[in-house]
Amino acid sequence: MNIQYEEPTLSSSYSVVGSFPKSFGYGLEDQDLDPEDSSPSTSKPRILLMGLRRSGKSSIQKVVFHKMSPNETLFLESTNKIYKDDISSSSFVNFQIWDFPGQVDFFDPTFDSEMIFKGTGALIFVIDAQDSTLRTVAASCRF
Ligand SMILES: Nc1nc2c(ncn2[C@@H]2O[C@H](COP(=O)(O)OP(=O)(O)OP(=O)(O)O)[C@@H](O)[C@H]2O)c(=O)[nH]1
Repeated sequence: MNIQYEEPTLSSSYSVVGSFPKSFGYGLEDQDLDPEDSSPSTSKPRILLMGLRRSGKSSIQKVVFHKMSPNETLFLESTNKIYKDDISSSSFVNFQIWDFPGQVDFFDPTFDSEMIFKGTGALIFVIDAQDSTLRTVAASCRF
């Protein structure tokens, strides 16, 4: 019997949790490598923004660090790969914010947890307080 395996298309992978293409930027990219030495230039302090889709990660990043008006965040597109932003307004303020796509699959073979979490100074997990599903879960956790 001839069994054929069909590669999932990009569009279908968006709808399935746990199936993300490599283009999400889970691994080390060329621009992360400093030509002067072989260690990643991303060794500056790093803050990770994680959380469910549409929880407000990119809005926080744009409003806090790019002076975007909160109203304008209504028109932000969904993040489809890790967005790395250098914040360096002075020698004292010099770090990176990594804005993750809404649903990260930590078990994806291309997810380089060593590279992502090593050297991370803080992880901010954003929760939408208006998410009714989360409210139900929180309520059921009360004793
Ligand atoms: N009501 C309300 N809406 C918000 C708030 N913050 C963000 N939003 C809206 O929520 C939507 C999603 O915001 P994003 O910042 O794109 O969310 P995200 O977590 O980056 O989403 P993904 O990129 O899909 O993971 C946008 O339409 C925002 O305008 C908030 O504090 N209150």
